[in-house]
Amino acid sequence: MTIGTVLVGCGNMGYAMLAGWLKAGRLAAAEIFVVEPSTELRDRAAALGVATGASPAEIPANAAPRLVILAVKPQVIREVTAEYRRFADGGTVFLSIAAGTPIATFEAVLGAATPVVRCMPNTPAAIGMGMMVVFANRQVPAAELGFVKDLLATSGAVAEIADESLMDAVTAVSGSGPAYVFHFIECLTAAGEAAGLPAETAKLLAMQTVLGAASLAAGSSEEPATLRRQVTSPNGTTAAALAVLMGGDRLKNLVAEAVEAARARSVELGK
Ligand SMILES: NC(=O)C1=CN([C@@H]2O[C@H](COP(=O)(O)OP(=O)(O)OC[C@H]3O[C@@H](n4cnc5c(N)ncnc54)[C@H](O)[C@@H]3O)[C@@H](O)[C@H]2O)C=CC1
Ligand SMILES: O=C(O)[C@@H]1CCC=N1
Repeated sequence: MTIGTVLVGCGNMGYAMLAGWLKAGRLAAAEIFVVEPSTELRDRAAALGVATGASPAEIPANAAPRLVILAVKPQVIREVTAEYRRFADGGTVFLSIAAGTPIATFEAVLGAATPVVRCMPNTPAAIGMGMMVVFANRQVPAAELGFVKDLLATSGAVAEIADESLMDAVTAVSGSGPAYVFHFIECLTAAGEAAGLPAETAKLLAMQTVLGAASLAAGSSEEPATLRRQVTSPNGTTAAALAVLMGGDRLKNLVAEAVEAARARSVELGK
């Protein structure tokens, strides 16, 4: 077996990306080695047809992967990265998805000449609908960056940022963002139930409304504000609801506060 990709950590995000790549046929399962200490999560990955191991010691000694993907928690990423130093001199690109952790951390552990790409994905990557934002150090050859971006493109939209410090803001908007939307669905469902709808109906209405509105906005040349106005009849029901959400910039301020909390936490995780 020739190992082209090593995935380190196959939890929520690592698995979402792996599942998306295999589903899209972008990577061959036979070329992937997953390192995951949890037996349960290792079995889940193995069910996709990839080779797995509990530690890097189980990676075949002659392996020279093109890509090592680091998908462990920021709190342990430094120690975990050090276990993959043996690949750092062979042109392997290291791709980290850890929140907060700057490229300088990887350069310090692996050597300044190591090609490193940071990516901030999100979990809709599992169905090819992710938002994948990348920043690469200068050591990544153009062809390798192209390879990484093509791979990420099978997981969703890809954007590149020119200033690494913006990664904290990216994390706060699109990395954590799906959780905000899921919570909105929870809230809309609960409000529907409180208004008398059966639980399943409330959930269906909330879910389909978010899906439909997001799809309409994504496919439209109109601004979201224009689409909002098209729903809002003068003195009608939407106007009544929006007076609650928009009065005093209530929701705007709340979302801004939440995004700033996430951004500040991302900065903290990088220290
Ligand atoms: N969950 C999300 O929506 C997103 C997560 N991220 C980033 O992805 C990374 C992983 O996050 P999650 O998947 O949510 O966490 P998680 O806890 O679900 O996954 C981390 C996995 O790493 C494994 N692990 C721990 N030590 C290891 C080692 N020495 N070698 C190999 N694997 C090891 C754990 O068993 C676990 O399965 C984090 O750095 C996070 O900042 C980035 C964007 C979105
Ligand atoms: O909550 C976290 O720290 C990670 C990073 C972005 C989404 N999940």
